[in-house]
Amino acid sequence: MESPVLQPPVVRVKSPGKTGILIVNLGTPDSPSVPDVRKYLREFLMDGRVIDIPLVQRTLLINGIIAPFRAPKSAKVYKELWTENGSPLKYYGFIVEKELQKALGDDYVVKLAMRYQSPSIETGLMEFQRLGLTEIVVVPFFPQYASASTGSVYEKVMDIVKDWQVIPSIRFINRFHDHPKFIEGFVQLGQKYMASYDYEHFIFSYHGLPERQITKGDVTHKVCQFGTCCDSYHAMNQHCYRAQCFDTTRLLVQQLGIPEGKYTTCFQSRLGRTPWIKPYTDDVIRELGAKGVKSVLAFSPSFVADCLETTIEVGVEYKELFESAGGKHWQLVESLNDNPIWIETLVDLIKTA
Ligand SMILES: C=CC1=C(C)c2cc3[nH]c(cc4nc(cc5[nH]c(cc1n2)c(C)c5CCC(=O)O)C(CCC(=O)O)=C4C)c(C)c3C=C
Ligand SMILES: [Fe+2]
Ligand SMILES: [Fe+2]
Repeated sequence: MESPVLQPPVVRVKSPGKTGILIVNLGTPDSPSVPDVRKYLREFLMDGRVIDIPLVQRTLLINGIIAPFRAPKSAKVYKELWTENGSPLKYYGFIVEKELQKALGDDYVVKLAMRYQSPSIETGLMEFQRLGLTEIVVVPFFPQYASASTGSVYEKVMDIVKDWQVIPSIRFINRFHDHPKFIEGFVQLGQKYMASYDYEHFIFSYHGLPERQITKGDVTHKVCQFGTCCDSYHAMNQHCYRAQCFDTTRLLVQQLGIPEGKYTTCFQSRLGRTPWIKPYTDDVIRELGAKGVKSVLAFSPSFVADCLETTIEVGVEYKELFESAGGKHWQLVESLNDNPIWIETLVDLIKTA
């Protein structure tokens, strides 16, 4: 008699109860006062994934330059950014937390956390532990993967759970720059401005990174050479932040119908004297002014909420630079903030994670 073919039993043991969703943005000071901004910058910039130099040099830099000189300068700019609701990054974070909870329903518990300052990642994870949740999805609010942003959130989460008796099942969202709803969100915002003004040029300005962080992240050690290596996005450079940014622009201009030559991808917010990824946004603005370009619509698609880097740097400082270079009309496209399409993007990312 032929023996029956034994099939392994299909058993999928799901944790009882709800799934914890930890949404994580970068963080912001508790207030725009110099001591709070100093405390924030200290925690942020002491992160070895953000300023990736040896600990002794990093400590000297923070104590010798950042804390005494940068903090008072930054505090002035944070005062400009601050609204009656506080820092927009945190304000929109809490609205998204509430809206996402509503959209996901009772099978999920959504918590907002900040990588630096408050509410902390630790507080969010401890709440999941208290509720006995053993299925967690971590969603860093960074469309393009970088070690300094997404990577740092992963490291912090792992560092916290590593000593727990029961380490929960954790899924991480790695990146989502090409998610159709994320792209559609910025397309809709852009179209709103394009419907009422005929812009001569479009800028896609992303947060910058030191070039060495891109080189270190190149797993092949040969793809990212800062030539044309980021022009296409493929399996070999999928974690290259710069390639992901160029790919974001490619998807946006395709859907917005912006022709070749009428747009530029560039990188802002550089700090220090080491080379950062190019082209630099301020150089691009000066060149546009010199060419006689009079109107620009500026997107900031490495951020999902308005913050210092969008509202002030792109919305105010780059506007002034453009005008001093001869430009007449500069318009920032606001971020996704609490836009329903951003909530839909998150639901989709979480349900397919
Ligand atoms: C070495 C320095 C920095 C790296 C690397 C870096 C990467 C990086 N940052 C963001 C997102 C944000 N950064 C923001 C502010 C900010 N960033 C740096 C430095 C680096 N960032 C500084 C010093 C500051 C503080 C502001 C200042 O003093 O100029 C913000 C805004 C926060 C807010 O409160 O509004 C965001 C958001 C990403 C995504 C990233 C890597 C890709
Ligand atoms: Fe930054
Ligand atoms: Fe690259």
